[in-house]
Amino acid sequence: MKVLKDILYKVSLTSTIGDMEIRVSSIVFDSRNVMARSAFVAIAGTQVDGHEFIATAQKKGATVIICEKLPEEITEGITYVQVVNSAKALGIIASNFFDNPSQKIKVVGVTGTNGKTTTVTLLHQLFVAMGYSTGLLSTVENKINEEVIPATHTTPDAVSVQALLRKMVDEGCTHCFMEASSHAIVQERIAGLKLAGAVFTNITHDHLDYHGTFDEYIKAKKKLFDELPKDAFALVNGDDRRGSVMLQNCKAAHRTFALKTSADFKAKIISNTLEGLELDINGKQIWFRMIGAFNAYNLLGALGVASLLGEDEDEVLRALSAIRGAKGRFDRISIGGIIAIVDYAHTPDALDNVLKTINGVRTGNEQLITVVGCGGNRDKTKRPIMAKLAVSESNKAIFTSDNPRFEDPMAILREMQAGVGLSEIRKTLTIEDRREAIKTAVMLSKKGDIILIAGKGHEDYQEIQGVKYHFDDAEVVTEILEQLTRN
Ligand SMILES: CC(=O)N[C@H]1[C@@H](OP(=O)(O)OP(=O)(O)OC[C@H]2O[C@@H](n3ccc(=O)[nH]c3=O)[C@H](O)[C@@H]2O)O[C@H](CO)[C@@H](O)[C@@H]1O[C@H](C)C(=O)N[C@@H](C)C(=O)N[C@H](CCC(=O)O)C(=O)O
Ligand SMILES: Nc1ncnc2c1ncn2[C@@H]1O[C@H](COP(=O)(O)OP(=O)(O)OP(=O)(O)O)[C@@H](O)[C@H]1O
Ligand SMILES: N[C@H](CCC[C@H](N)C(=O)O)C(=O)O
Ligand SMILES: [Mg+2]
Repeated sequence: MKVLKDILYKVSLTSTIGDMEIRVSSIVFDSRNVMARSAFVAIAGTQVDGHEFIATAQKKGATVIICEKLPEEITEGITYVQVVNSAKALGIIASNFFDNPSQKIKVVGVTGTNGKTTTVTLLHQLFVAMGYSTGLLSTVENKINEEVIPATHTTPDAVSVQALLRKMVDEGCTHCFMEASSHAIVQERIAGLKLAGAVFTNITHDHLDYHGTFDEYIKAKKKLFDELPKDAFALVNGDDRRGSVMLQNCKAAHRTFALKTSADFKAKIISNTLEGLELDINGKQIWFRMIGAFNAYNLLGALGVASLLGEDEDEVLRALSAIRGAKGRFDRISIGGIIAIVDYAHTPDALDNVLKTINGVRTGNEQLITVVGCGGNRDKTKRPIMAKLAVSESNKAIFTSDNPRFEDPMAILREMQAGVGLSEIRKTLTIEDRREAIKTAVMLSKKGDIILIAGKGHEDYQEIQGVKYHFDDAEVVTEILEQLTRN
C-alpha cells in the first residue's frame, strides 16, 4: 500500500478533491481489474473513453479516481485527482508506486519500424553471455535472464512495464533492453521511465492506420528521443535519413551507426550467405551467425549500445559472433533438400530485405516460392505493396491469411491481389487457409527450392474473429515437409 500524495510526485495536477493521504492498493487503468482500494486511472482510448467507467470502478472498490475530466457526480469518501494527461500520469504514478525501478537499472529502449526485437534480443543474449543479470521486454517474450514471462504486446502497458522492471531490480538485474513501439510511445506506456539510452533502427511504411500519416509516425518515434535526459545516449542509424531527424533537439549524447556513411560505429560487409555474415569492424574481420545485410545494422546497433554502456569492444564482438538472434527471424528448416525460411517480415521493407537476401545468395537454378499474407485490422495500404514485392522477387507467390482478426480474409486477399499487374498474376495463387497455402508451396517445390513463409515468425496462433487458434508456421512446414518427403 502506498500513500496517494507520494505516488503523485511529478504528476501535473489540475485539481484535487478529498483525502490525499489515503492508501492505495494498486494502480488500475481498466475498470474490469479494479480491486478494493485501487486507484483507477481513466484514459480516453481508441475504442472507448475510460472516463465512462468511473462509476463502475467506484462500485468495484476504487477509492481514488485519477482523470482528466471530473465526473458530474462526486461521491463522498472517494478522492478525485484531476490531471493534465491521464495516460502520462499513469506511467509516472506506476513508476512511483513501484519505487522508480528504472533509476536502479540501466534501461535501453529500441525503436524503429523493423529490427527492434532482433536488436534487444541480441543485447539480452550478449549481456547474459558477458555475465550480467539482464532483463528483456520484447514482442516475442519478456525475460529475466533465462526465465520467460509471456509477452502480449511489443511494449507492455505502463503498469506492467514498471512491475516488470521492479521484478528485474529485485532479482538483481543491472540492465534491461526493451522495445519501444510507436503505439507505446504515443500512448505514454513508457512515461516515467528513466532511460540510459535509446536506439533508432529505421523507419519505413507501417501502422498508418493508427498514426494517420507518415509524418505523425516519424513524430511518434522522435518523441522517444525528445524526452531523453542529458546523461543518456541517443544512437541512431546514420544510413536512414530520418536518423538525423530523431537527433534534432535531443539533449542526450548523439551517436550513429552505419554501413554506408561515416559514423561512430561502422562496418563493411565482407560476405553474406545463408550461413551467416562476415563483417569488417575497425579492421577486424568477424563472422556472425545472423543472416542478411539488414542484420549487419542490428549487430552494429547492439555493438554501439554495449560500447556506450562501457563494455570492451573485443569481448562484445566475440560474444556477439556466437549469437543467433530472435525466434522466427530468418529461421531455416531444411528437410529432404527443400529449404523453408520462416520470417516475421510483415512490412514492405522487411519483406523486400528478406527477399533480396535470399535472391542475393541463391544460384538462380532453384525456385523461390513465397507464402505471405497481411494482417487484418492493420494498415491496409501495406497490402498491395507487399503482394507486388512478393511476386516480383519470387518465382511464385501464394497469398494467404495472416491474422485476419475481424476482417473478411478474402477481402484482405483481394486488396493484396490488386497490387499485382496482369502480366504477373499467373505467378500467384490465393489460398485463404494458411496450412493449405504452405502445403501447396511444398507440393510445388523440388529439391534445392526455397520456400519463404513470411509475416508470422514466432507467432503460434492465427487470430480469427477475436479467437487465437494454435498455428505455428515452423511446426506446420516441418510436418508437411516430413510427410511429403517421406512418401
Ligand atoms: C490500438 C492500441 O494500441 N490499443 C491499445 C490501447 O487500447 P485502447 O486505447 O484502444 O483502449 P480502449 O479499448 O479504447 O479503452 C480505453 C480505456 O478504457 C478502459 N476500459 C475499457 C473497457 C472497460 O470495460 N473498462 C475500462 O476501464 C481501457 O482499459 C482503457 O484504459 O491500450 C491498451 C492498454 O494498454 C492496449 O492493450 C491496446 O492494445 C491493443 C490490444 C493492440 O492490439 N495494440 C497493438 C496495435 C499494439 O499496441 N501494437 C504495438 C506494436 C506494433 C508494432 O510495433 O508493430 C505493441 O506495442 O504491441
Ligand atoms: N534492421 C532491419 N532493417 C530492415 N528489416 C529488418 C531489420 N531487422 C529485421 N528486419 C526484418 O523485419 C522483420 C521483423 O524484425 P524484428 O522482429 O526484429 O522487428 P521489430 O521492429 O521488432 O518488429 P515489430 O514492430 O513487429 O515488433 C524480420 O523478420 C526481418 O524480416
Ligand atoms: N506488432 C505488429 C505485428 C504484426 C504481425 C502480423 N503477423 C500481423 O498480424 O499483422 C502489429 O500488431 O501490427
Ligand atoms: Mg518487435
